[in-house]
Amino acid sequence: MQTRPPAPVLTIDGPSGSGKGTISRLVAEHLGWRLLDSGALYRAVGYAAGAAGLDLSDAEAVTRCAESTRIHFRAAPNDGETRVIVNGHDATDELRTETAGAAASAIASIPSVRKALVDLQLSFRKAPGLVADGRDMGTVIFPDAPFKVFLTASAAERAKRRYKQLKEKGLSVTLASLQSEIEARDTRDASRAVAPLKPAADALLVDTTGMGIEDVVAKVLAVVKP
Ligand SMILES: Nc1ncnc2c1ncn2[C@@H]1O[C@H](COP(=O)(O)OP(=O)(O)OP(=O)(O)O)[C@@H](O)[C@H]1O
Ligand SMILES: Nc1ccn([C@H]2C[C@H](O)[C@@H](COP(=O)(O)O)O2)c(=O)n1
Repeated sequence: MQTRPPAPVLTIDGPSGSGKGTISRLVAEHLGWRLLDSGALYRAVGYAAGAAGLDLSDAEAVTRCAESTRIHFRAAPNDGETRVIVNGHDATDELRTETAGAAASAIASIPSVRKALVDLQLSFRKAPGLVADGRDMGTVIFPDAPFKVFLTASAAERAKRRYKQLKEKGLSVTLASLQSEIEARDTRDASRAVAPLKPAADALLVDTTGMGIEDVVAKVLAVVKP
């Protein structure tokens, strides 16, 4: 019996604030493909672990939490931000903070937590295709992906973007603290032993510093449809 080829995957990896989430969503919309925001999974586990009062360095407890946390994505009306439902609670706004990002980064360095999330990430790979956003999409989760991109931008540029993003949500943040939080998270994500943040050898590197969103989208789309 002829087996169907696996659905195509475009992986978009990169550090915090490089624009992965925004670019992935716009490219997935353009292609009509599914979208995996793998960072949201780690943020959801970090959030659930915090809500349960767990010590985020307690690998066993946090792994059990990763195995039992129920995470659902729900399209928002009028094309708004996809809602992330964690154990039945819409946690979307809490998950977008740098505090949630730091918690996610902390638990993401635990190998058994990463293992607990692999099957869920692989399950997103369905026809007609998948755009997968994260840190290790092109290196670990979808190494056979035919299309791979690694987005970067200077830490200052990424802090500026995150500052504008969070201010628009009405959060009180300072540019200086955001930049140091982003740099600390980058260091942890890139220096951990398991699935470190790094471009896949066959990924197209795109430095988005000074590039508009539309230009980045066009460059990434050209990888899939030259
Ligand atoms: N090329 C760009 N120029 C200016 N702003 C951008 C660009 N790309 C993304 N942004 C904006 O920067 C902010 C952060 O982008 P986004 O959340 O997509 O980054 P990210 O890499 O997914 O971050 P994280 O990994 O922390 O979730 C958003 O408000 C987004 O609209
Ligand atoms: N594939 C992934 C995605 C995310 N993480 C960790 C490391 C990040 O700092 C944190 C939050 O991710 P974001 O929402 O900012 O993309 O989660 C990871 O280790 N692997």
